[in-house]
Amino acid sequence: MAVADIPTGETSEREFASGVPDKVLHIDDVHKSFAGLHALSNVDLDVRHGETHAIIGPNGAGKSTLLNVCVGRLPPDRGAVIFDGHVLTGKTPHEINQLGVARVFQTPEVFLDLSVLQNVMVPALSKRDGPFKLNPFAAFAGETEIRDEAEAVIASVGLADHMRDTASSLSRGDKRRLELAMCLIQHPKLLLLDEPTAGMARHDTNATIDLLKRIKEGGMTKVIIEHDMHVVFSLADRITVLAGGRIIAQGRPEEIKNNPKVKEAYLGEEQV
Ligand SMILES: Nc1ncnc2c1ncn2[C@@H]1O[C@H](COP(=O)(O)OP(=O)(O)OP(=O)(O)O)[C@@H](O)[C@H]1O
Repeated sequence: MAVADIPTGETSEREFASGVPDKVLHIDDVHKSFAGLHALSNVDLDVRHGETHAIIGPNGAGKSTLLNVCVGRLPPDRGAVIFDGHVLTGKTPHEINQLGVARVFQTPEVFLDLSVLQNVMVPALSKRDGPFKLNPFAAFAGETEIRDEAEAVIASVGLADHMRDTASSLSRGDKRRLELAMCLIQHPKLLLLDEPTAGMARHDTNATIDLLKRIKEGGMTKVIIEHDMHVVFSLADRITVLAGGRIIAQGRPEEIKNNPKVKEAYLGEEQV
C-alpha cells in the first residue's frame, strides 16, 4: 500500500512507523501546485534520526513550500508526510507542533510587544498547559522553573544581554535567534529551520553555526533550508537538492558538491 493511501487512524500510523524505525520524517510522493505552477512534483525524502538534513536549490525551487507542507501550513495536492509514526497530512500546525515539530521561519514570528524572556516562556507554557487563551502575563506569575529554563535557553542563543528588552527593539538577526530559543525550549524532536542565518552578518552566522552544531550534539533531528553554502557545508550530514519543484540530487555533502546536475541547476546563481 502506498503511504499516500494510509488512513490517518492510529493503528495504521503505528504499523507504518514500525517499518521505518530510523526515519524520523518521511515525505512520500508529495505534489503541490499553485494555479497550474508545479511548486512540488513527486517529492520523496527521508530524514534519519539525529541527522542534519539540508534542503537546497535555486530561488523558486520549492523549498519553503515543502516546509510549509510539513508543518501543516499548506495541504499537499497528493502524497503524505509522516513524522515519528504520525501521518501529519490533514493535521493543523498546532497539532503538528504538539507532536514535537518546531520551525524557525524565514521571517521571524515573535511577539513584538513582549520581552525576550516572555517570548520564550510563551511556547513553554503553551506546551505545558495547551494553547492558553488567558492573559499570558497572569500565566507567567509563579513560573520559576520555566523562567529559569527560558533564561538558560536565551543565554545559549547569545541573547542574555537582551533578556528584558522588547522583541520589537531587536535586530533582525537577534529576532531569528529569539525565534530559535522559542523553538529550543519546546525540546522538539524535529527542528525545521528556514534560512536561519538570513540577514545575519558573518560573525553572527558563524555563532549560529556553532550553536546549531551544539544542538546536534544533543541528538535533535534538523532540516535546514539555506542559501549560504558555508552554512550548508558546515552543518549538513546529507543534502537534498530541489530544482523546479523536483528532487534532482540527494547525498552526502561531498557527493552533492561534485554532482554535475547540481552545478547546472545553480548556473547563474551562487555556486555550490
Ligand atoms: N502561495 C503561493 N501562491 C502562488 N505561488 C506560490 C505560492 N508560494 C510559492 N509559490 C510559487 O511556488 C514556487 C516555489 O516557491 P518556494 O517559495 O517554495 O521556493 P523556494 O525554493 O523556497 O524559493 P526561495 O529560495 O526564493 O525562497 C515559486 O515559483 C513561487 O513563486
